[in-house]
Amino acid sequence: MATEEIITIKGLRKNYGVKEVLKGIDLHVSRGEIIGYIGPNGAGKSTTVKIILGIESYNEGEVKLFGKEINQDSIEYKRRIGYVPEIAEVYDNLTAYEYLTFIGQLYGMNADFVDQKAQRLMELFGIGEVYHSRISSYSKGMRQKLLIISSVLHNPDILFLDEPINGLDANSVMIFKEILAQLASSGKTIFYSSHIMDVVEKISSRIILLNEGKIVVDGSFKELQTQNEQGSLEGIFNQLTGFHNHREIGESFVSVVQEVQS
Ligand SMILES: Nc1ncnc2c1ncn2[C@@H]1O[C@H](COP(=O)(O)OP(=O)(O)OP(=O)(O)O)[C@@H](O)[C@H]1O
Repeated sequence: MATEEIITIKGLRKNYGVKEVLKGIDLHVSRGEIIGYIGPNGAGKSTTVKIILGIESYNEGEVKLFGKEINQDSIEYKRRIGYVPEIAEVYDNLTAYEYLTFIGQLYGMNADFVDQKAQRLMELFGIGEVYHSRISSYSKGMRQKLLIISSVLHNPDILFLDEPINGLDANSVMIFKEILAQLASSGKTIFYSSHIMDVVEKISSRIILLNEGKIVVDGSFKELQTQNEQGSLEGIFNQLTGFHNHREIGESFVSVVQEVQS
C-alpha cells in the first residue's frame, strides 16, 4: 500500500523584506512519521511551520497539507492540526477547565465531552488537582502540560510541536516521549522542532536539518551517523553547521564578563 503523504512542500521561498529566510525548500512527509526539525537559531524552522499552518505567507513554491493546497481549504484542514507554539499566549485569568472547554468548543466539540476528556488528560499528566485553578497560578511545567493537552484535545492528525518539553521534569518528559511514540504508531504525524538534541535523536524517525534557509540533511539518525564522523546528533549538528569554536567563544565571553573598570 502506498504511504499517504501528509506534507508536501516544493520550492518554498520566503523573504522578510530583503532578507531571504527560506531559499527553496522541498519536503515530503508521510503519515506516521516523527520529523525532528532542527537547525541553528534563525535558520527558518518556525517560519516553515507557520507557513504550513497558514499563519504566515510565502513568496514562492507549493505547500500542501493532507494533499490539498493550504490556501484552498483553510478551515477544514485546521481542524486536523494540533500546535504547541514555542511562546504561547494563554488566558491567564481562566482556569484550565474554562480554557480547555473553550478551546474544545472552538473545534466544534461538545462542552461536557471536552470537560471529561480534558480532566482525564490533566489527571494522567499529573496536574488534575489544578484543573479548577487559575492558569496564572501554574508553574512553568504545568503551563506547558496544559498547552500540550490543548493541542491534542480534538484528536488531530498532525501535531506541530515547537520546544514542547520546555519546563517539563524528567518523568514528564518520559511520559511525553511515550505519548509521541504511541500517537505516531496510531498513524498521527508529528513535526517536532527543538534544540534538545538528545531527545530529538531518540524520538525522531527522521531528522531534517535546516541551515541558512536550506535543508542540508534529511534522514534517520542511523543514516546520519553513517554519513558523518560524529556519533551524537549534537556532534553531527556542529559538524554540518560548520561550528567548531565553542571553546574560544566561551573563553572570550568569560573574559569579557570578568573585565573590571579601571
Ligand atoms: N515577522 C518577522 N519579520 C522579520 N523577520 C522575521 C520575522 N519572523 C522571523 N524573521 C526572521 O526570519 C529568520 C528565521 O526566523 P525563524 O523564527 O523561522 O527561525 P528559527 O529557525 O525558528 O529560529 P530559533 O531556533 O531561534 O527559534 C530570522 O532571521 C528572523 O529574524
